Amino acid sequence: MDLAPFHVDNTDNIFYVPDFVTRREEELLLRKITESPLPKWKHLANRRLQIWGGDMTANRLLIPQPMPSFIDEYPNLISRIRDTGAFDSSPHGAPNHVILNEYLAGQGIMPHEDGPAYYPTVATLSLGSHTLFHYYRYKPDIDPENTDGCETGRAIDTQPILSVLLEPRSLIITQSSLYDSHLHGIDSITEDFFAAAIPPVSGETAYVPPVSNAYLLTGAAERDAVMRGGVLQRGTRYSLTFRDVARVANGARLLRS
Ligand SMILES: O=C(O)CCC(=O)C(=O)O
Ligand SMILES: [Fe+2]
Repeated sequence: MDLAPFHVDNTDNIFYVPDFVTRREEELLLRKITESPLPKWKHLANRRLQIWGGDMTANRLLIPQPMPSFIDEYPNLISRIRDTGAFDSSPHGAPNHVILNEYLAGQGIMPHEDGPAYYPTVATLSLGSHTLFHYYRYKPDIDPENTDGCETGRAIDTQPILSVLLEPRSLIITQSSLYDSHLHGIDSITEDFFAAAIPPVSGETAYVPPVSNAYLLTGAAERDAVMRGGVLQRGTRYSLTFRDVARVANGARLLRS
């Protein structure tokens, strides 16, 4: 698959592929996900998630487990993502780990980095609802003499450097510097306002970031809202985040030890 037509302008390595899966495939995946037995879910304060492909030890070693059959078999998401070429240079040439996130309308994820356990590429499939996804940068160190700027304490610029609208069924691929030296997050809100539709706030104007992938959108409602100014109501969204964990435990050795 040639990713070039899906390159997001003014980024070094972000690709947005609308309609990566069909509506039928989306329905099948949503059915499989929502039929999952409750114990498979891990409950966090502001969303729940499932981890497929195995758990990771504290020292970033993947203890592999088989993927659910609907990931490995039809609709063959792993091989379809491998065919994009995004993982050609990764340790295993394909993703071996998936985190499935569920966000109800109004739920999001704080700006964060995915960390060094993974090869610096993530491919994210969105299902069920759109969302608005932001990339942030760290504030430049103002005082180079200041030595208490430990990794976790670094200040984040609250204004995103890039925002993309993720339509249901789309795949977004994030690589290089936006993966390994920036943060990403999703606001915990129920609706997204675009340009002309900003509700008047007395005395102040809400900041609405430009949507960098506007010209790649295919959904009529999404294109309309983003291009002309409008509002999109969020529904329940599932994100499947595909990554390649570099270090994988050798099963035979684990059994022996
Ligand atoms: O839901 C998303 O698109 C992002 C999820 C995410 O950043 C993560 O799982 O690390
Ligand atoms: Fe993340």
